[in-house]
Amino acid sequence: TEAYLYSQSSVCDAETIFALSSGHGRCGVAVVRVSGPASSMVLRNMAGLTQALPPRTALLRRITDPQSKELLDRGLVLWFKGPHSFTGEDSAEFHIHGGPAVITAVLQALGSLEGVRPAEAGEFTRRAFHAGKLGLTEVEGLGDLIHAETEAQRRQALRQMDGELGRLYQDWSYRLKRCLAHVEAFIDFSEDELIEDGVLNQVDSSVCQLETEIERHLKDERRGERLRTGVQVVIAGATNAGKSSLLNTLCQRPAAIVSPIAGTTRDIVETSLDIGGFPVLLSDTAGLRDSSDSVEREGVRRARQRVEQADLTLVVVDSTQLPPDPQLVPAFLQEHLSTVLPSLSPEAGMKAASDRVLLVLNKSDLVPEEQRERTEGELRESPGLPPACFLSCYTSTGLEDFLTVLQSRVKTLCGDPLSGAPSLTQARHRAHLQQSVQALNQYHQYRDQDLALAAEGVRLALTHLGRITGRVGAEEILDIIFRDFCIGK
Ligand SMILES: Nc1nc2c(ncn2[C@@H]2O[C@H](COP(=O)(O)OP(=O)(O)OP(=O)(O)O)[C@@H](O)[C@H]2O)c(=O)[nH]1
Ligand SMILES: [K+]
Ligand SMILES: [Mg+2]
Repeated sequence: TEAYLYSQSSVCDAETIFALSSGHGRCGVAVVRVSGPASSMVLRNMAGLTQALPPRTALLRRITDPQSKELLDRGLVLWFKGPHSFTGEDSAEFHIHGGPAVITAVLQALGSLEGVRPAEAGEFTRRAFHAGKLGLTEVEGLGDLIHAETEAQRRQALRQMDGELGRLYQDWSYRLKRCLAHVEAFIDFSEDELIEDGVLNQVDSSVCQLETEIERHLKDERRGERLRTGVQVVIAGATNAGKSSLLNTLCQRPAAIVSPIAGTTRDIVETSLDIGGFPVLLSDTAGLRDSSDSVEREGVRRARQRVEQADLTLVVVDSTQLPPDPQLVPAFLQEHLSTVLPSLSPEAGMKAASDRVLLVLNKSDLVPEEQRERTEGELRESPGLPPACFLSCYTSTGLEDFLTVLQSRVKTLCGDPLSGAPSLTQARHRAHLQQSVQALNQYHQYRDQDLALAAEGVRLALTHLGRITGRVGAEEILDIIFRDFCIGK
């Protein structure tokens, strides 16, 4: 009964919807989707299909205008009898030629049919949700899959769309429901001594076990969310260190202006990158120095702010400025970090700094090879510092090694989307899970004083879990989710 409370109200939508489901612009084949009770009428009127159709079979048909009978295109037609369709309703697909005029003609013809109208963004998926074909986390996974730009994002989204995350939350809900039933039974029957004493102890241990599991899931350092939205990597450092050159080298195009004038970059320049299958949002920032120029000062303020929010900061250092004596380099770099970016200095938290920072010793082409090698040796032996890589943005020497270090760092920040339990991917889920854990605290708090209040805690925890999977109060969330969906999905 509790399954998809909203299903009943909207599933009997009498309207039939249609939309272009493939991308816009000229293409070989375009797919137009139709869903709703009039789908078979559409096929009769536009593809001349009168007999009972074999479902899920592609038929090559003349596609005609239902009124004038003019030939619009020749294409493949598919029929899906509900409930065995994506939306759960009777549905049809037209695979037509992808020219703009063909698409327009077919869409216009569809719109001229009675009871058939263009779909809104995400409306097909919304119907699938209402028909119980997908839970909310699966819908979100589907949305992520459509937006996935890198391999790792695709893997994570696919896992979620396949229902792994939904099943995890559902399992927790199921166990909480049993706890609740036991507590309620205890309240109702314990006075008549019709229930064993051990019941509440069992509930205690189940609740504790659940809390542990939910907390472990929450303690993921935001890896899944980061993979979903991209790792924030910021390039920072003194003026003229070669920050903009590094951005351009990494994105392989002249995205930021490079010049020998100190203070060239003021605004933040952003690009997105695919680093070994993981999404990175890379920002170049203004060189850090005191300036009398108010515009530059604002640039520096923004740079520092960006560093505070970053998952990872690439601190670029002009390696011609390093002390010629390699032994002095580690101390110099420590000092440098604490002056340019005090919040990232090892003193501010050794562990934090080495996890959140990579040092890029740029312009290595200007440093004699022998000096560079000895410096590298010194740096290997100073564990207090974040990892440091020599690099030349001019010659690309050292780029491969640097990319390897960067990639492994990004990978750690995102986690492996295929291993272990499915990741927490959205702040929305996190908020409800945290509230769930809080509600379970209420259970412990009142367990010995007022069982009714304790039970209320369990009920509240259940409600929060239900909001994640869409079993409770889905409507408002659906509006937010589908705002990001494209038409035709
Ligand atoms: N020799 C050499 N010069 C470099 C290298 N990378 C950058 N440069 C030069 O260093 C100067 C500064 O480079 P930018 O990339 O503008 O430096 P920036 O850190 O962005 O400077 P601001 O934006 O002003 O803070 C330019 O003249 C670059 O051509 C390098 O690897 N080797
Ligand atoms: K510059
Ligand atoms: Mg710059």
